[in-house]
Amino acid sequence: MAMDEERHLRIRIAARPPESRYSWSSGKKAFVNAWTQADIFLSEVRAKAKPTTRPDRNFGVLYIHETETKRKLGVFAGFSLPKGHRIICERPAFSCIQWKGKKTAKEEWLKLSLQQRLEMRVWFRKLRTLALGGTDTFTKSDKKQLEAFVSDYAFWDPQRAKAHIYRLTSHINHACRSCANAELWVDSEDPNKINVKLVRDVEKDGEIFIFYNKKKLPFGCALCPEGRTLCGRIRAFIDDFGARRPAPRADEGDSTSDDGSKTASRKPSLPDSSYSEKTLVDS
Ligand SMILES: C[S@@+](CC[C@H](N)C(=O)[O-])C[C@H]1O[C@@H](n2cnc3c(N)ncnc32)[C@H](O)[C@@H]1O
Repeated sequence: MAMDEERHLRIRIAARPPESRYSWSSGKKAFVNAWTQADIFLSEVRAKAKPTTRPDRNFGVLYIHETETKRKLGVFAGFSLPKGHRIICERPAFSCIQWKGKKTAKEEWLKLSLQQRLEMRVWFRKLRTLALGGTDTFTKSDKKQLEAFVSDYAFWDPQRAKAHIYRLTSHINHACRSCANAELWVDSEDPNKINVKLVRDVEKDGEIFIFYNKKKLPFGCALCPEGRTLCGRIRAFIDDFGARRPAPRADEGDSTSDDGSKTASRKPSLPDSSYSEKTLVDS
């Protein structure tokens, strides 16, 4: 059985995710346009370049898209997929050491070819403003930005020696252990190659979630109130409390009871609850 052959090693997200200073204020449309233009340019560059060794990551089945929530981008299923399906198998797009005493993100970034740096900027929104050029144009603030990006998007290898950024896996958002619909592992023989498998059925256009397995996260589960941080639970309680108070408005989904009186339909307390219904199909 594949499961027996492959030793499951838990991967910890290397990340304490600080919010980026950079926000993509011009919206989804601008993002999509920038993406398209850059992809056209990159496909021309790629056509001239040698083939890379990276196996592909299943962009035929998954896609990266706006979640329309605080989570920003996420990974979605392009088709209905069954539990047990391996959805990703990919090698790192970028690797570096990121310990308190030793951080090699800048060195590794400057070792990349111009084409690779360009690709990274296209794939990862948080790198869009990072300097492309050599050492002379790579400022202290670029270094800080790159290191913050690594903290936010990288996964440790099992020995915790290096932090790895994966083009697709690094875009997957967090849900608590019981809500996550996918899990990660690496093969002991090929520890840099990351695999992601579904642990629940996922509907077409459902978002993929993994459990980040990290003690201190500044956000909670995307799908349930139990997995939220204390702060998130307080906010959810206030939202819920607020949702009960306003007088019902006739044009806002009010329902009329048998005696003709109006009752406000209760707003969901979680802003993202539509995702939980859409993505988590009970297996
Ligand atoms: C590894 S990245 C995931 C991709 C990211 N959403 C993006 O837009 O590129 C981790 C970041 O996603 C966001 N994130 C992930 N899971 C989240 C959750 N359950 N709730 C809120 N934000 C989340 C946080 O900002 C976190 O720093």
